Amino acid sequence: MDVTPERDSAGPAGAVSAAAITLDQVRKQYPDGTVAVGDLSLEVKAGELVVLIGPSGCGKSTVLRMINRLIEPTSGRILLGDEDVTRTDPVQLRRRIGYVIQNVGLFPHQTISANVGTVPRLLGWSRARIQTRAAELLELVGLDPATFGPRYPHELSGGQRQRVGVARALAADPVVLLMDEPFSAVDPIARGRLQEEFLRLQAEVRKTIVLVTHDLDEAVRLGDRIVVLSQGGKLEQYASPATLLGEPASAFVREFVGTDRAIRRLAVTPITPDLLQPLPPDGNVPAGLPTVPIGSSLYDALAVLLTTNSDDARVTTEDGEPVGLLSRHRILSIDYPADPIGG
Ligand SMILES: Nc1ncnc2c1ncn2[C@@H]1O[C@H](COP(=O)(O)OP(=O)(O)OP(=O)(O)O)[C@@H](O)[C@H]1O
Repeated sequence: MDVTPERDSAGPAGAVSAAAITLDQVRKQYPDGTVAVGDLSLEVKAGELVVLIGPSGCGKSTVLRMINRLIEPTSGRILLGDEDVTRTDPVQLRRRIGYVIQNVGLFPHQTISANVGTVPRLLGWSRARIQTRAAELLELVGLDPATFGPRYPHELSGGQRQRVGVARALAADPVVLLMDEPFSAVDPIARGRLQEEFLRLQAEVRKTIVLVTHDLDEAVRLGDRIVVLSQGGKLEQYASPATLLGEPASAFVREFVGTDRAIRRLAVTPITPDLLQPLPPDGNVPAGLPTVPIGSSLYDALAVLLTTNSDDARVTTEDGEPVGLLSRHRILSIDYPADPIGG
């Protein structure tokens, strides 16, 4: 296999690899003339989590499904590392690309362990190796293998099934993970928890992930970078969450990210030392101030100030050493770079 592997021996499941994805002028046009994706070029780095977002019908799922060849592009090239996927056997390809969809699609008459072991079984792994791997993966997604392994899908909650879907997609150590609205079928509370766990999991396995969502909060929370598409799979912007919210590249993006983007922006801006006032020289910090660690977001700091009805918070290092004071006024008067679209 000719991909650019990135090894991370710290991964819990042994060798972990990830491959970069390159879309080069990729187009999908249907016989009726509909252009689902028009000449799209973008690169996803190995180990990066990129989120595709845009209005309904703009071609997000089509992009994802062209990467694993469930849909054939009309023209253009898609590379995995330096391997052209359009010249790779689709079945072989899909065994190396994990795919997670909204309702998971677990096999109802197979146990959870057997479901997780689907691809390893197709790859001809031994029974013992499959069992060990399934247990390891269930552990990784926060499900006790002894409890959940022998159960059937209908004996799990929606959120638990979703985790099994992720475990199954990771089972054969794929180089890429494609996720199409993976968390949208679960309720908002379970969803927040799944997103958090998913970030922790990604920090461990460092896969190259392309995730489709229609939820901007989810995109901002999960994405290293976000791709905004408009109708016809047109690339409107490809940027980090902070840049997308702070410097929308077009009127379309500006409208898409909405008027509450200042609040969203606080959520992706960390507290930095330049925002702090020094502590009183005698070290006497007024009693009763709320505390926030320096790595927190300004959104978290503002939330703490509002819930404790305080004007200032004590900012500390991760070890609890005070480093300065952050005022509510300072957070609300942050001077973001001029908005290029005006307003
Ligand atoms: N067989 C087909 N013939 C013509 N047009 C098609 C065909 N299949 C899909 N399309 C069109 O391709 C476009 C892209 O569809 P796609 O499913 O990728 O959108 P999406 O952004 O994932 O949408 P959603 O957010 O609603 O899931 C849509 O406008 C759809 O109507």
